[in-house]
Formats: sequence, C-alpha cells, structure tokens
Amino acid sequence: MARYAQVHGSVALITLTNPPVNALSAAVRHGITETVTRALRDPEVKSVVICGENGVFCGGADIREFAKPMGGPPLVPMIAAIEEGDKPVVAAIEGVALGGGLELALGCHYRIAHTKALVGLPEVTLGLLPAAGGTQRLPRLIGIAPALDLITTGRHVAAQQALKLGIVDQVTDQSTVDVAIQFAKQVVGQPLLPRKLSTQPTPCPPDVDILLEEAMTQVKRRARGAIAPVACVMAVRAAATLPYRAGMQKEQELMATLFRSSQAHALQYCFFAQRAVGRWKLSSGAHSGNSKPRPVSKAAVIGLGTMGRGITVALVKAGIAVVAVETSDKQLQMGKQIVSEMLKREAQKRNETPRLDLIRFTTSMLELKDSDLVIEAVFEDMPLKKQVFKELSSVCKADAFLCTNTSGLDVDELAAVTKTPELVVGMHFFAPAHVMKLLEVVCGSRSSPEAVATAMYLGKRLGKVSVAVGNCPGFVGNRMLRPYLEEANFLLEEGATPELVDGALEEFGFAMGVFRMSDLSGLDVGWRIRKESGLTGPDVDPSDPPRRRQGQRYSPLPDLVCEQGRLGQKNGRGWYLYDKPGGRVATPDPKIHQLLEEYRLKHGIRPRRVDRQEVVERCLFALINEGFRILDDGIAAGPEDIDMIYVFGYGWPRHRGGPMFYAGMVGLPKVLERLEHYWQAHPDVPHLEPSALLRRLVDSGSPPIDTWRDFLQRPHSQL
Ligand SMILES: CC/C=C\CC(=O)SCCNC(=O)CCNC(=O)[C@H](O)C(C)(C)COP(=O)(O)OP(=O)(O)OC[C@H]1O[C@@H](n2cnc3c(N)ncnc32)[C@H](O)[C@@H]1OP(=O)(O)O
Repeated sequence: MARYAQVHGSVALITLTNPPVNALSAAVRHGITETVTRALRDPEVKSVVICGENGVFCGGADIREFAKPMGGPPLVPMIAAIEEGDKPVVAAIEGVALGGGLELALGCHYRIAHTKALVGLPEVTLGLLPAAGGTQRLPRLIGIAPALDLITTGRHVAAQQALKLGIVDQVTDQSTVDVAIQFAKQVVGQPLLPRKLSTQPTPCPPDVDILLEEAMTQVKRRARGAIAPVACVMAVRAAATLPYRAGMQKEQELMATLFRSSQAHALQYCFFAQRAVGRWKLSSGAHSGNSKPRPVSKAAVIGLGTMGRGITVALVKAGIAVVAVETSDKQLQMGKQIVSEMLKREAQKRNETPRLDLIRFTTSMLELKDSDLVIEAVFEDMPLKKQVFKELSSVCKADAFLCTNTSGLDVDELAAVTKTPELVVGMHFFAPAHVMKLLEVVCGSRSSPEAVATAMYLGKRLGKVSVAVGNCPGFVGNRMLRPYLEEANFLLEEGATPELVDGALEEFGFAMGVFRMSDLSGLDVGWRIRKESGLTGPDVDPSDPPRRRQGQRYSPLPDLVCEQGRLGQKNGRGWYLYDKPGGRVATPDPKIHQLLEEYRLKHGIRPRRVDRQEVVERCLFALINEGFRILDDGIAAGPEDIDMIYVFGYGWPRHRGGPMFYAGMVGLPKVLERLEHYWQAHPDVPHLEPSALLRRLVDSGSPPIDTWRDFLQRPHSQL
C-alpha cells in the first residue's frame, strides 16, 4: 500500500495509499519498507520524496490495529532505516501529518508542507505517547518547551506555525509534491548528518530541570488522573537527559505500560464513538446515509437569556446570519450588549473581526418570515413554549424548521401546536452554548428525517458533537443526571458532606463534583422544577411523610438550602461559601454542616461514615443503571451515544470512556452486584433496582460493549 515511481530521472516518489487518511496499517508499513529499500538500493535514484495519496500525508498509526495482535514491520526500525540511509528523503506534507505520520516525517531529512497542512502528535488523546521516536526526535528538532507543549496536549499545528517552530523546512501553496521533488533534487550531495535528528543533541536551556518539573505539575493538574500526559513528560525528560538510544528505550518502556492500560482503551473507544454517533438511524429506517440536510443560511433565535445568547454566538461564529428576538426593548438591548461583547471576545481570541453584521436584533416575530430554521430558547415553561411555537407556526415560512432548546420537556407536545410537526425537532444545547461541544438532537415521534438530518448537520457546522436521541423527560443526559443528583443528596442525609462527595467524584476525574456543579448552574433552577412537579412547595401531598414524595424516597435538603436564600455561586452561597457573589473560590461552609446536623437530628437519622467508594458506586452506578434503561427503551441508539453525551456535555472524564464503557470496564456482574446490594439497603429508591438490560447482559456472560445493541428490547425505537 505504497506506490513507487521514479520521476525526473533520479527521484524516487513513494506514495502512501490507504484512504481515507493513509493510516500506517501493516500493509502500508510493509509497502514503505519495501519501497524505501528499493530506492536506497537503486543507483539511479539520488533522492526520495514520500507523500500521501488524495492530498493527505498520513493520519498516523492505524488505530483499529491496536486491538489486534501486532503484525507487519514495526514503525521504529522502518523510520530508522529512512533516517540512516545515505540518500536525502523529503516528506511532502499535504492535509495532515499526525502521530506516526509526523514521526515518519521526522525520520525524513527534510519536510515541506502545504500552507493548509496540519501537523501534530495527538497520541496523548488516545492514551498513548509518540513511540515511534517522536518524543526523542521532536525535542531535538524544536527544543524541550515547545515539544512538551505539542506532545502533552496533542494539539494540531498549522503549517505556518510549524515553520516558525522549525518542524517543517518550507511551506508552499503550490503542489507540495512538485515542490518537494525539486527540493529533493537540489539537496543531493549536501551533508546529511546534521539532518539526521537522532544524531543531534537536544538543545536544553540551563533551567531544564525546573522546566520539566513545572510541566509535570501542570499536566498532573490538567490531567485529572489521566496517565498518558504524565508519561509524555517522562519521555521528553529522557530526551533531555539521556543519549538517543537510551531515550528510545525509555519511550518504548513507557509506551508498553500505556498501551495495555484501560485508559488507552477508553480513549481509543471515544475516538471511534465520537465518529459513530454521526451515523444516526431512525426507527422509520431513515438514516444519515439516506437523509439529506437542507441548507441553513438564515437562522433565528427566540429569547436572549443565557442559552439564547450562547446559541446566537455559536451560529455567528459558524458564519450563519441570525435574527435574534426578545420580547421587550429592555431585554433586547441587554441581550444585544452581552452578545456583542461575547462575539468581540471570541473574535479577539481568533484574531478576527467580530461578525456583528450577521445579527439582526428585533422584538418583532414578523422578522422571522424568511428564516430557514428557528431555535426557541425561552424560559423552561411548557405553556410559554407552546405559545411561542403557535406563533412561530403562523409567522415563519411553511418549510422552516422549528427547533426547541428545551432541556427535557416533551417535544411532541410542542410539535402538536404547530401546522408542521414534521419540521419540529429538539436542539438541546449545553451552557455555555458557544463553548460546550455537545448537542442532543431530540427526535419527536413526527420529526421528519430531513429535520433530524438538518439539525444534526447544523450541529456539526457549529463544531458540536451532535447525538440523536429519543423524546422522553430529560432525554438522555438529564434523565441520567436525576438519579446521580438524588443519590448525592441521600448520601448527605446519611452522613456525608458536600466536600466529601465532590472530593470522591473529582478524584474519579470529574472537573467538578456534583454539589459544586449544582452551585455553578444555580440551585434555584432545580428548585423551580421540583416545585412545578409537586415535589416541594404548596402542591405537596400533605399525607406524604417529610422524606417521601410520590411513593418514593425524597430528600428535601436542596429545597431547604434554597429556602435559606442560598442559590449557589451567583449569590456567593450555596452548598459552599464563595469568595464573592459570582466568585469561583469555594470553601466548605460550617453553616451547611450545621444544617445537615440539625436535619439529621430532626429526622432521627444517625449519621454514619460514608467512604469515597460508596460515593462513586451510589452516584455513578445509579446513573449507569438509568443509561441501561434508556438503551432498552430505545431512547438512545447505542452505548456510544450515551457515552459521548456524558463526555462532551457532563464532564465525564474521557479517559474513563463514558458511563457505559466504564460499566463494561468495571465488569457488568460487579455493577449488578453493587446495585443489588444498595437496592436491598434502600428499597424505597427505584433507580437502584437493577435494570432488565443489565441483568440480561450479565445472564448472557457480559458480552463486549460493541454487541450490546443485539440485546436491546426495542433498539432505537424512540428515534
Ligand atoms: C508506535 C505508535 C506510533 C504512533 C501512534 C499513532 O500514530 S496513534 C494515531 C495518531 N493519529 C491520530 O490520532 C489521528 C486520528 N485522526 C484524526 O484526527 C482525524 O481522523 C483526521 C486525520 C484529522 C481526519 O479528520 P476528518 O474529520 O477529515 O475525518 P474523520 O476523523 O471522520 O476520519 C475519517 C475516517 O478515518 C478513520 N481514521 C482516521 N484516522 C485514523 C487512524 N489513525 N487510524 C484508523 N482510522 C482512522 C476515522 O475513524 C474515520 O473512519 P470512520 O469509519 O468514519 O470511523
């Protein structure tokens, strides 16, 4: 899978041919080994150019092969043979040179890149390190600090920046291969040794130890338990402190540990899951392959609250014209000012001019008449949303898509008040909507394939990971969140503190524990929803005991906290005390501890010691259990969909693969056994009752996650 040609008489042109990204599969490695040997042996060949077919140099090692036994020639000696050869080899980089692809290029003596090319060592995002010499050659080429940055973050670098850093020798906007061939002819006869990176010393600043220590501290803080970034720093340290051969040895040792790790499996699963969720399928048989999105050139956003503002900014950043609607002039002016500031900040980051000209702010719904797609983002209140949808249905053009940003209300109920229910679909963004990568596309029972395809595609244009889900209260993400939050509250009743619960979840890898997250979102949001559903406030059934509602255990603790005027970070007091209203520095609050003690005393609860393991099991296994129910109900098509929702929308640590993957990693029998244990202890908590799907999977010998779809009762029936 590498083509060989002799061009311009004396140049061997080797082209990698493994579409779509010319990944270095065993066949490609075999092809490179064979063609390079041929070129080096042929006396007519004076220099060599390596390029990739279809405008892509190489996307790196073939990630699918990592799960199989290793076959074919290994990368390290293959790249060493190129570098050690006595003929100049030039890499012609178009498209991407990533991971093993860039390592191959680093083994070449020269690198020419197209202006639009991207290079990088993203192995860390797959739980690995660049183990084909990348951690040893890159620091020798560009120095310790920039190499640490690229290797520990895995970020892609555009050609011009790669030129500045010294990764590539030349950038061209012409045919890269032609330029590389000319270049290859010119460098024949020039000394090759200085171009062989493995023979060069690593340029080290005098304070290299401090630099490496700081890098280690920084990655540990950022990594939240991920091991690959730490190993990356250790490998670069080897490049700074050891000769090349010993450095390579260290690289291989570190890689061997990472390669077998559950984190690497989780991260590689995420890589493919992220791509798989784009291939949606509806119960009607329509799917991403046979349903075309309609172009959206003009969108509208109704409501300029937090969500509406973020959605407007996301649309404008994608170059889409927006009509932004508010009810009153005052609200409109406030929205306009905040959106403008947000856009200016965003543009500043990208060194661009803010596209304020793309937005028309108005209080008149009549201005929506030529919008292709409208996103309603008003208050989370069904009667209000219905009123908006009725109005939209009469003012918008007949084929306009009508979308709701509801976080859990019934999309079918909204569709029913319109003249075009087939054009109604949910687009559930996550705050801040211009930043968060997740979009839940909620398919109502009457949503057309075209409406779903358009919402999914629009999400992609906005840079989101769009996941199609069915219509049920809370959809996927928020439905699973409920048992998670409830278990956290029950743990407080039983003896835990907010900081103990959050500490356990943060140690697991969440950026923020459940109580800090609730404080950030605002405690009044959930309070209002609980009042509306009769769980607290005047509508509570007076015959309900204080800690039971609607036939099951209920914790009124969050209501009590709100009643004390503690609304979270925004007013400086919630489950924690903050440095100031809106401040971010959270400290444990003795008043909350006192409230918990008084509460337990009042309800005759004898506090017990809750450990971190119980926190993780009760909160996360309850959430996972709901995930199994969602799968069996046909609300999500597969475990990958749930996992991507949690990784991109709820801060689930990516190196743990998402909740469903994690369940498989822990072992389904163990999850089942712990749920049974906790359910026995708390029979009044229905969400702890193990789901039927979990039981079926365990009874079937706990099959691997990629076969779970075969065990679903009604696969994607609600999609
Ligand atoms: C000793 C170890 C040495 C080296 C280790 C490595 O090299 S690890 C691999 C490092 N490389 C990467 O991490 C790059 C991964 N790929 C990407 O980032 C993107 O795919 C890329 C190349 C930027 C292209 O993006 P684009 O949006 O254009 O396409 P898409 O991501 O949808 O990919 C298209 C299909 O190609 C599959 N694919 C991509 N890269 C690889 C790969 N390295 N190995 C195997 N398969 C790869 C991808 O899954 C898509 O296929 P699909 O069937 O749709 O899932």
